[in-house]
Amino acid sequence: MIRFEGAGKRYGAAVAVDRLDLDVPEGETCALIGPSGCGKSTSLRMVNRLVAPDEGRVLLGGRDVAESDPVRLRRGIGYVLQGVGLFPHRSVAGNVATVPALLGWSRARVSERVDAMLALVGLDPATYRARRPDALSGGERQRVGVARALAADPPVLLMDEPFGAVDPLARGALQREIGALLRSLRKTVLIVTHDIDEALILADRIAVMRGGRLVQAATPEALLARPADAFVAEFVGRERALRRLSLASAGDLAEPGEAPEVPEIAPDTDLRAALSRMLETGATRLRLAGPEPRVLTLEALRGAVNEERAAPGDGPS
Ligand SMILES: Nc1ncnc2c1ncn2[C@@H]1O[C@H](COP(=O)(O)OP(=O)(O)OP(=O)(O)O)[C@@H](O)[C@H]1O
Repeated sequence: MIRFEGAGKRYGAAVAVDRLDLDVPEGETCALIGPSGCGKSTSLRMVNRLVAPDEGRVLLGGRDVAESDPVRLRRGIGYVLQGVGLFPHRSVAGNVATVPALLGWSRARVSERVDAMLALVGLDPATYRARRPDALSGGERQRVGVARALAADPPVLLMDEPFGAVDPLARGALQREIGALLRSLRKTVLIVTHDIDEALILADRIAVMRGGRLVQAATPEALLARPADAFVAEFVGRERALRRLSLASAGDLAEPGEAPEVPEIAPDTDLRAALSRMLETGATRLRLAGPEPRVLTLEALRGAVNEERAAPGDGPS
């Protein structure tokens, strides 16, 4: 787990990060979000000691990072950067092999690991192993960046604007896929982004910062339902209702029932897409594909948007 305890950083008279208290429990993904210059990257860099806090401390697995050897510390942390930062003169395999090779793994073990990592991020090893980064699309480069960060199986991953260089059309699907992968691997992830939709897709918990301070840390659901103040409400956007719908699937909200005459959707369709389908077709009910007869109603969608029930994980940190 990652823990910020009153961690602060000043540059001259300017406060970049103001006594940040934040926990990222083991196996969870936390997104730091906020306007440009609010202290997101500075906070992230405190974790791997690229920045030393001048007050408070940052703990990793219960240990103050200031007491760890920086080289060993960084080898235990996967790092994914904006624009990926792949080594341009190394092949895809050479890039993914970086940390295992530094750790002195045998050639055979490294080679096996490279193939496994490429397959994990959805790239066929035989096709991609020998390619150079400049022969990849933005999305493929990003996948290689993730494969490289995961190669030595670090428990912690730091991601700084990881999808910034990916074409906006492909970005959502890639974010969903990588998010599911990180969840299945139970990595502890801290991700910096200024994109609320990215945070909603990837994070178990979102920490909104402003002027170096933490304004609110909450689950995506709680952040959209109950923003702490006008700044957070503005930041999460005016489309809050639609964003809340995009967090859940039709299967979560459907009720048993027969409706043979209405349009059919897959149970994993998100509720925002389901609403869109209702608006396009004029239907107020949709039938879910599958063996059980189930329907999703417009009424249920309304209820989901307006629901004010306290979500678990709400609170300041
Ligand atoms: N090395 C530095 N020297 C002086 N000031 C710095 C340094 N690094 C960051 N800052 C300042 O600290 C503040 C926080 O910067 P930081 O990079 O953490 O913000 P950010 O939220 O990540 O911004 P962005 O979204 O634009 O990347 C900014 O005002 C920035 O100018």
